[in-house]
Amino acid sequence: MSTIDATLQSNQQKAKQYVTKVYNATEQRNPHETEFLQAVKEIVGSLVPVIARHPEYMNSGILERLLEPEKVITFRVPWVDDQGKVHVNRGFRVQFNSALGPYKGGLRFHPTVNESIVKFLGFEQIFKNSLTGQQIGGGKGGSDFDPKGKSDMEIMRFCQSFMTELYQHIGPETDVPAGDVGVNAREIGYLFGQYKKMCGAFEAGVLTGKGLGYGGSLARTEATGYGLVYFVQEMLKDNGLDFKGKTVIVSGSGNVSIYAMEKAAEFGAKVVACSDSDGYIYDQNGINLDTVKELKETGDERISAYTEKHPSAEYFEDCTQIFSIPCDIALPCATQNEINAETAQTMLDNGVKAIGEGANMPSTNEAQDMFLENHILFAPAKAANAGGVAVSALEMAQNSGKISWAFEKVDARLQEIMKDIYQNSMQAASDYGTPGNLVAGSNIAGFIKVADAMTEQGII
Ligand SMILES: NC(=O)C1=CN([C@@H]2O[C@H](COP(=O)(O)OP(=O)(O)OC[C@H]3O[C@@H](n4cnc5c(N)ncnc54)[C@H](O)[C@@H]3O)[C@@H](O)[C@H]2O)C=CC1
Ligand SMILES: O=C(O)CCC(=O)C(=O)O
Repeated sequence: MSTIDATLQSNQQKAKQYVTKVYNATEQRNPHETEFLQAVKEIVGSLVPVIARHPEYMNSGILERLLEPEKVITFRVPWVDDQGKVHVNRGFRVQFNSALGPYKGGLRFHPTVNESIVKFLGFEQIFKNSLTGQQIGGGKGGSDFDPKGKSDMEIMRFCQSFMTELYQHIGPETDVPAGDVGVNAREIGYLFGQYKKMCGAFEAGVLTGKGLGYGGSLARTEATGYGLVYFVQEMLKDNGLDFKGKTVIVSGSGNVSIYAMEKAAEFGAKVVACSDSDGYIYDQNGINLDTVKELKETGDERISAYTEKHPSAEYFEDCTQIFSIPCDIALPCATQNEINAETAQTMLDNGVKAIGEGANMPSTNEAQDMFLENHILFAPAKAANAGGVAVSALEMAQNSGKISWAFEKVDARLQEIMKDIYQNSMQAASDYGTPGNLVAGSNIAGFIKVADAMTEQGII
């Protein structure tokens, strides 16, 4: 073995030991944070070749610092329902990393929200935001409040109570929340109104995903779903394929799913199934998106109601089974860990060709490994769903210039950003010895920018 080879091997071993040591310490420190540990394991596992080539990251404790949020805020959110009954929920904001800019990331209102969920989302957000090429750090927040079945006034009172505490921790140059599951334009409106009241100032750039009349950006609503399809289109094109004539399945029926279905259909695909947390619908004629929008965007209805308008469609209880339908392209856009090893095996047996993750961490690490081992085209969440936050950053730019861009301008920028993320992730994968592996490539490309900025800013 040459001296160079021996040095490389020794660096690789040291890097592996370092990553394992840091992961074990994280596990010990956060033993019950299953989702956070899952996200950490996936990311740090792919950083070994980077650390081996850049031992300076090890020496300056980059990973140790990156894995500990800069600040975690937990607070009580009391509110009164329409019957006068008092409820108390828990609010969170994890300000994970500000090396690249103000903390940026959505708020999730869902009964499953806890510190582990918010930390996994905030951690992933650091790398995703870095990949967009914009000046945004990583953060995430939310509450275990369940908006399902609540009246408009209850939602408003909850949002006001939530912001009454949160306002002092955020700001256009500090931390800029947006929507996520259970938080869409209506909730952002109530949150913004309360922020304005608490601060006594109209600071449009404090939240993104706002209504168009008071500082929102055209195309933000569509951005995550459209961006996902733009990214997958790049991946397909690189492999001599495209959406045209393909059978597509999209889980969920919320913001991301709806606009992923819209763009996939526009690109000539036939989307045959979507779901909500109760069950899924299968329409062999292709999902009628106007009906889904009517049920989910305008109304507050269950996806099962789709079959009332389209009797030829079928409804099945158990949303997890949506991926048992054979398809060419699967776009999981509902929630974390919706695809486990068993589901992945079914998809492989059914001949799936490509997967694009619209939701955050929809595949377990085991499922992800199975897709990679079987050479399925796989677009991981932090790259493929970055279009939403990218357009949020464009919304911040418009707010700071007090201008509004045309839909076409934002959409064109979104397409460029998604192409760049694809190219940069492919390049990083190839530079670090895993050509074609977008999981490793996006982790590495996202990491290097953050690690370099942290290094230049000193040990803080
Ligand atoms: N809204 C955004 O801009 C972004 C969202 N994401 C991620 O995309 C995913 C979906 O978010 P949104 O569409 O914004 O939320 P949303 O609140 O608009 O919709 C969520 C949808 O998923 C359904 N759902 C929940 N649990 C489910 C389950 N177990 N199986 C099937 N359906 C289920 C709900 O019924 C609802 O239709 C989340 O993982 C979120 O973190 C990622 C990037 C940006
Ligand atoms: O637009 C944003 O700031 C948040 C988007 C988000 O939460 C996500 O990318 O998961």
